[in-house]
Amino acid sequence: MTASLISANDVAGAFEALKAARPRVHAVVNSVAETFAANVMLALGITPSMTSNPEEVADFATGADALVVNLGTLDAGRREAITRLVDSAGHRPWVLDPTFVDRSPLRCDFAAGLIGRRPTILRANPAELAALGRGEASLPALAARWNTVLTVTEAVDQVASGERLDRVANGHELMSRVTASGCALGAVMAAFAAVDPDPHDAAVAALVTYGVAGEIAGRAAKGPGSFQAAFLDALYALSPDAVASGARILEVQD
Ligand SMILES: Nc1ncnc2c1ncn2[C@@H]1O[C@H](COP(=O)(O)OP(=O)(O)O)[C@@H](O)[C@H]1O
Ligand SMILES: Cc1ncsc1CCOP(=O)(O)O
Ligand SMILES: [Mg+2]
Repeated sequence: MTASLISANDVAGAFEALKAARPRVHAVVNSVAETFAANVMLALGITPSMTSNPEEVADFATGADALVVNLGTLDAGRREAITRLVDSAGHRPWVLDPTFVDRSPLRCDFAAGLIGRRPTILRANPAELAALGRGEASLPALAARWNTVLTVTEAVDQVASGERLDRVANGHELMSRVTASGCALGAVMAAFAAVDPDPHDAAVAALVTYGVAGEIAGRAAKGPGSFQAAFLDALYALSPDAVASGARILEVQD
């Protein structure tokens, strides 16, 4: 395993590229997260589309730069929409968020099938990863098995792919007290993957950007309600300098 190949300045560069490109992201996400994820994207200058109509998602994919699928409220329509969206991904990066696979074997099996379709980035929390990993706890081993950029989020986030393993310490504990923080992060990762040809770097840049905004919001907030508003404001006002100076990418030992 090598040390981090991405610097705070690289992350700020990716952030500038994101702001300049204003990518389009089509997201089939759970019904809880749709509004928050769209607002997070808009705050960053990303153009969101959120329809989950199976008959339309292929056309929306064609007009998008990146895609995200989230299993949080996996009704029959979303299941079909997700399948068709992934069928239509082509060269576009796509992010899989296997929300709550730890709660439902049916959902876990569906997610396993999607992992077989090789998501560009797989973002999960530790409980979801444990369910998907079926006993394998090593992040690099799972990233290699699934041939993806594997991201696990909690207080300190981890990104594994190939020979690389990065840890990102940015973030604020109030992020875990606002629903859909993880789902919206998946959409931000997709947007970074649209502008950065290296999906590992894109995942790290998304985590740093999101986490730095979370820290700024956390300093202003009184609790989850004001945090949500302050977080959108912080994403909107974020500068490349703030990203570069706030980045906390930890060195990983071999
Ligand atoms: N205790 C914490 N301290 C700092 N950041 C956190 C904490 N918990 C979650 N986050 C951040 O919140 C974001 C969403 O992650 P997480 O809450 O793990 O996802 P999910 O909602 O899918 O469980 C990530 O950017 C993560 O770094
Ligand atoms: C509460 C809830 N129930 C189904 S999806 C969902 C949102 C989960 O969002 P996140 O994984 O980002 O916390
Ligand atoms: Mg989640």
